[in-house]
Amino acid sequence: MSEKINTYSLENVSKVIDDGGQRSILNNISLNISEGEFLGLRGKSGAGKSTLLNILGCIDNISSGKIYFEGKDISRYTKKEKILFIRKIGLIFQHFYLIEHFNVFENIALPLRLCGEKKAEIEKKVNLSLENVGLEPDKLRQLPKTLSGGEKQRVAIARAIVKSPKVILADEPTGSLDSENESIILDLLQKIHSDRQGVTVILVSHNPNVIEICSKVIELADGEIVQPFPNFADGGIVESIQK
Ligand SMILES: Nc1ncnc2c1ncn2[C@@H]1O[C@H](COP(=O)(O)OP(=O)(O)OP(=O)(O)O)[C@@H](O)[C@H]1O
Repeated sequence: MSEKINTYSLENVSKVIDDGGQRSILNNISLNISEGEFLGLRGKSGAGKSTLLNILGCIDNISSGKIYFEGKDISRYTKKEKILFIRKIGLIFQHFYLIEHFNVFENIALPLRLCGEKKAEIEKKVNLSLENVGLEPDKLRQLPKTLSGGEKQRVAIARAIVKSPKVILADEPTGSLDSENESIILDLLQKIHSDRQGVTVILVSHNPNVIEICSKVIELADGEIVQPFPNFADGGIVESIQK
């Protein structure tokens, strides 16, 4: 039987920044993230959650250690491999990061256009993504400034899933929303995870209500993984919360 390859495998990942002096913001992080996992990263403000998520998305780089994606060391990627990797990742942020002068259709279509997809294919996928996040087609020609916060985040999620990514990285996806929209977005993330077989979701939040939807949780404190519960899986690194 062939051994299952982890989506991510981190070995002693550290990040040091220079903000007037050398400061370690991630310290010897080692963990495995399996395909299809719904992983939460929690911890207080400044714990290093966003830094770790950005590293997983190749938005930020590491000072030392190794990161393997589907078994391959990402520091050894060729330019072409890096582009292919980026296509497998869908990003969702607290502040949506929609392009304000693009309408909803253009925002969702952007990742596909960057991949050089054909017009008819783009049209089909954008419509499907919009439907998947529960927005009506009449929203497609609207600019982001005419949408509510919850609708903006749904558009951002539609943009994140339009390429059928293998990994979704969500950084405080409900951090700018009221409790009603928070619950809509959390339901949506759960639905995306259960409908899309094999998709790995990694969600960062300091909010316990948000983290509750994850099936595994890692807590970070001062750039290190802390182990808040007595029973550990994965060599003592990853805490599994049985729901
Ligand atoms: N580029 C940078 N330059 C200077 N300091 C940075 C940089 N990136 C992160 N930091 C610092 O690293 C630490 C971890 O930041 P990070 O944003 O990862 O934490 P976090 O757990 O996501 O916090 P929050 O919940 O407030 O977003 C903080 O002290 C932050 O100020």
